[in-house]
Amino acid sequence: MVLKASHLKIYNFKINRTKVMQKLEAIRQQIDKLDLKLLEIIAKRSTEIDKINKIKQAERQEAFDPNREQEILNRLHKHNKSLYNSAEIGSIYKAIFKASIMLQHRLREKVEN
Ligand SMILES: O=C(O)C(=O)C[C@]1(C(=O)O)C=C[C@@H](O)C=C1
Repeated sequence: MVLKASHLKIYNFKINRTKVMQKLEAIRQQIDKLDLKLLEIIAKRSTEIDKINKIKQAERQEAFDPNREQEILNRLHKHNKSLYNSAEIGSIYKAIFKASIMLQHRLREKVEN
């Protein structure tokens, strides 16, 4: 078989694709590791939420505290060095606050029942 320029082109294309896919896989492995670290931090945060919830429940305070949320967001925006902008960090944290409020409500139900 005669090796033509077009064959070489296809060969190079396949090699480059494989390299790109390997890079993608390596980056995804990094993300998987970071996700496990994040999950650990989220778990630690949830035990602090549990502690705060017990105090607030005893004090008959609501789970939702908008002033505290704003205070946290302001500090995070000030320190944010990531590629995510303030709005994007805000949306991540709003999801965390929402989950924290759901958690507090669920923990309160358990105590009441
Ligand atoms: O600091 C509190 O009072 C909390 O309940 C914790 C927390 C949070 O996740 O940081 C959760 C819900 C509130 O709206 C504000 C903050």
